[in-house]
Amino acid sequence: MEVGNDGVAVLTISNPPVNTLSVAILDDLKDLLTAAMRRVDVRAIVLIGKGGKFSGGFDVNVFKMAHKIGDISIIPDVSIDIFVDRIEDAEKPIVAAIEGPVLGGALELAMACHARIAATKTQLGLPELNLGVIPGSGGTTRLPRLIGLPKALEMLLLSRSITSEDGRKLGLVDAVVPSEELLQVSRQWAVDISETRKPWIRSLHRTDKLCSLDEVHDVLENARKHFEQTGKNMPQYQACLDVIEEGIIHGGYHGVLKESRVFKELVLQDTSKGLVHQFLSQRAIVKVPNVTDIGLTPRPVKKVAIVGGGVLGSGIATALILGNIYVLLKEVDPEYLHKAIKTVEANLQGLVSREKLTHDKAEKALVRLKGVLDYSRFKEVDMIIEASADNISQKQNLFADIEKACLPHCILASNSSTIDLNLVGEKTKLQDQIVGAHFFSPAHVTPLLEIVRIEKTSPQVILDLMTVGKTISKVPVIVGNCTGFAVNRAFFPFSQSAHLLYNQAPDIFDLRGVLTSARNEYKSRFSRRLQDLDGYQAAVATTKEFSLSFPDRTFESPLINLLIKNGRNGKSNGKGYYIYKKESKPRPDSSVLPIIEESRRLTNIMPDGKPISVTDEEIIKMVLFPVVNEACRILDGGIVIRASDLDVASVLGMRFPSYRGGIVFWGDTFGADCIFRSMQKWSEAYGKFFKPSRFLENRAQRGIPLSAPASTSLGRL
Ligand SMILES: C[C@H](O)CC(=O)SCCNC(=O)CCNC(=O)[C@H](O)C(C)(C)COP(=O)(O)OP(=O)(O)OC[C@H]1O[C@@H](n2cnc3c(N)ncnc32)[C@H](O)[C@@H]1OP(=O)(O)O
Repeated sequence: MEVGNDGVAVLTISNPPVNTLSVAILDDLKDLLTAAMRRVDVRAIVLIGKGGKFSGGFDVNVFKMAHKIGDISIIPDVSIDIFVDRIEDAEKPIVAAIEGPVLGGALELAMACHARIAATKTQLGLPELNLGVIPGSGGTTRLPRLIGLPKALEMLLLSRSITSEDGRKLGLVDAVVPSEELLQVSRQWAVDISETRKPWIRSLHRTDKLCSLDEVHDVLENARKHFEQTGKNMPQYQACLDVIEEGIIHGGYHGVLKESRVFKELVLQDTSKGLVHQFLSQRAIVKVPNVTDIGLTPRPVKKVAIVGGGVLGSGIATALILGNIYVLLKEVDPEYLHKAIKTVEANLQGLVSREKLTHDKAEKALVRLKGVLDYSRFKEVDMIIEASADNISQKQNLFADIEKACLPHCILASNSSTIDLNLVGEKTKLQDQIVGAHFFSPAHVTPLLEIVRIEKTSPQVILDLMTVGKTISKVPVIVGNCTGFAVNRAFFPFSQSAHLLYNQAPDIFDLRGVLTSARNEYKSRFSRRLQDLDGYQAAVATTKEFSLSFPDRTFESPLINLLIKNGRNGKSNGKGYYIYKKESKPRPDSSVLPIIEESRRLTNIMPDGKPISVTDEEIIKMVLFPVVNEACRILDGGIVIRASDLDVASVLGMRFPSYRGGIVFWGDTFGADCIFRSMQKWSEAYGKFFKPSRFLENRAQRGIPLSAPASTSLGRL
């Protein structure tokens, strides 16, 4: 705290890197506010954050700690004690001078002040619902009072931030000023309030922006209905709406009291545990030993060549040009090239029509794309991404060719999704330049980028690719080299066990119902619909790779080949498990049943020739515990640096629900012992596919979580 000659005490929040409101910071804030109120030479107060950042909100690590010890009391109770009693109801005016991130508890702190002065481009938001909780310090009550209910709902329920400029228009901030004037204008504003030249506003007492109670009711009901679907399994959405209603119907103070109570209840729920784990894991993932901690600087990657303009290649090209990177898209003939460029255009158009991109930005991005038919311009590029079909010899020859066409500094990346990268680069000289850049379809939308490192890949190349990933809004996860890498490998048993069940479950429609709800619950991309979308050829190719590498645990169902033989190629020809017709929803196709029967006859795996008896819950476990089992092998082999990296990868690459924390985190909610015993039981009843891995068995025997680090799991990376 510094007190100036103008009688303004400036309290600076300093807790790098983003000035989070830790327990210590909040204790200090309380003490300093009390001191400032007592001092006769202080007539007004300004709150500011050090280094151009007001604050990223409450310290999420405290949530993590509360989850670990199961004790909510470690989360400071500041909503009334500090935000109402010491700030809003203070006897001296308090102005928030805000800049940079002003998120969660930080925006709540600012809203409790009597005015908010913001620097340009300040980021204002209440993203608590993303963490499975609701704002806990007045956010649900003050925000609707400051900007009106509809806009407040948008910010709260969609965790959508706004800029200071929008905040000014909406009434969330009182003035927007250049950064260098922020402190001075805020001081003056505080003095002006103390001398009644500016209004002294307690936002909790305002009602002028609130609509009529009938309108409030309608707006909240609509939101409730909407989030019954989209917010399933996430109690924070309905809870947030209930608390907002309390604050409007029964008054601000009641709202704040209820909010604080509900916030605490939500913190200890599984949803919050999963989402907080994801938040922290996504931040940890960018720390790569021997890459990000050895003083390297990323080299600029301005132009990239992509070899292969299929769905993936075109998606990667779209992502790159949107990230301001120039692209040479190479195809084998004019017809394929034309098709590839049209796919990029369609990708951009899709983003425009979903209002994710402006028309202007789409046009500008397209200027950065150039189609080519040979390697003559490959000397211009800093990186090449090979995105051809998963065929080993084709990829080997391609790598040998492109190596000759580019400059020595050029990064040679392969988008191989299953094939061992050592094999891909076998005929290539620049071994340290070889790296895997595994994007997930649709590559311009799916946020994960697996960076596959072979033994010789240089740390510089890893860092460069990580930086490219960040530039194009991907989350890069570093993985070791093996068939399927981390994500596809972990999830390949999902479709395998689904096929095992198709071949021995009593009623395919019941089973499909359960698997559909499992898909909705666990949103795995290996759903039957998605197999339809990717086309069965891809499924056949990847199963072949997996069966070669992991013959002990591959179940080769004849079903896919039978489907292809019967003229069902998935969405590409309008017929798979589902029927696809233009402009109507895909619908299940009962004429697929005889084909499934034929498959059952061929596999003949029903014990004693009778369908097996499994409950719905067991079906879900039977498709997902094998995934956890494979995740254990990945951890055992050191394919990922941390167990939490696999959690992030499963959520961002496979759409495993983030509120379940990720595949390993989810496994730990059952415990190693429970999963081990189930797998052992099924392996005895249904065969070696379910055999528990060594790692799982070991964790079960020792009673330690799957996610606990082990010295053995750091070997390969
Ligand atoms: C009661 C209240 O209502 C409850 C709350 O306030 S809950 C908290 C609400 N706040 C949030 O959700 C904001 C979360 N943070 C963010 O969105 C972003 O970190 C940010 C916009 C602030 C900064 O983004 P960016 O500059 O890209 O940096 P980023 O890598 O994300 O974070 C930098 C570091 O700050 C940490 N951090 C950021 N916000 C944090 C928070 N609220 N708590 C703890 N750590 C946080 C990150 O973990 C990371 O740590 P590291 O250096 O050890 O890896």
